[in-house]
Amino acid sequence: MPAAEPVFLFGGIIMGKEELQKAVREAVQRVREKNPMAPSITNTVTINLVANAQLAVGGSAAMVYMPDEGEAMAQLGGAMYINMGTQMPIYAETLIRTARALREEGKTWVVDPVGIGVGGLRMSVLKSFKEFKPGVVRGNASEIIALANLWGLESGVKNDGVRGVDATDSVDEAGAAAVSVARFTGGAVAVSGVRDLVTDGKVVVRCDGGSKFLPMITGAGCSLGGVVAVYACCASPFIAALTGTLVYNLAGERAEKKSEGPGSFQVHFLDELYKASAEEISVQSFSIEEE
Ligand SMILES: Nc1ncnc2c1ncn2[C@@H]1O[C@H](COP(=O)(O)OP(=O)(O)OP(=O)(O)O)[C@@H](O)[C@H]1O
Ligand SMILES: Cc1ncsc1CCO
Ligand SMILES: [Mg+2]
Repeated sequence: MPAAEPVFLFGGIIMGKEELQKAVREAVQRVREKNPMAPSITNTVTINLVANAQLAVGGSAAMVYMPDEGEAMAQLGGAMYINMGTQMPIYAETLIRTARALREEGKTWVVDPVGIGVGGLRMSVLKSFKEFKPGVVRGNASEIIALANLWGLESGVKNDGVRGVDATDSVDEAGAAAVSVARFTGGAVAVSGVRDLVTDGKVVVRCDGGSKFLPMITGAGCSLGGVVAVYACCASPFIAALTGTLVYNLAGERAEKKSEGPGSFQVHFLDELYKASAEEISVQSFSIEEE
């Protein structure tokens, strides 16, 4: 007998894989219909790829740096993206004021805690984000573990030392941290790697695909965060995190087949983000595990 399809409670409704796929299709379609704006405060290394990926999936981008502009965008945008990659003195004010405004507006926001562990400003800002509860935390395994540790949540791993921007832990090692962060925020966590993990703290979804070239272009993870923010304009944090992860895995697989290396891959990858249909994204490989 085939194993029964896992079902779980999502927002009070019992959902199985087919319902999740339907929600993913709707998120993709709504974004392409509405062209929602997901503003960003993001790092200076990968800002262009973030904006281009947001546009490729059907969203609209606006990048700001100043405190009053962050607050204005918190009001104007559907959902917002904060990426911690390159810190500057003004961010001490911009990031906190923006996160507070997002919380007050009841807007979903996505944070990528890039480079957690490096520097006093980054650490103090990330620590205060605990109060403002981001709807989605997106990062690589090491960043998710370090954030859970910084916020004093159960992670099962001690890794609060200084690290760079690349992961040194596996996605599996970050599973407990991801679940405890999602339970704390009441939102979702997406951990990227060879096999991605997306959780709302109740269920864990594992997503396959992608490309060996994705970790060879800087900003694959950063731009995924921006794309998740675009979907969060039209879907719940969990569906947005899942939809972004699925489209990245699909576009990565397809782009690799046409590429000779990371340079041509990046060009094909943006094309494949643009070309992927709602149906194709929803049937990209994923499996559901109950927590
Ligand atoms: N070895 C791999 N094989 C297939 N896909 C991968 C691999 N590593 C990462 N990915 C995919 O690449 C994307 C970005 O994940 P990654 O873990 O590289 O982010 P990151 O380290 O935060 O990147 P960056 O900080 O450079 O933006 C995700 O969609 C993930 O699924
Ligand atoms: C390389 C790098 N340094 C700071 S942010 C960033 C982009 C990848 O996270
Ligand atoms: Mg990253």
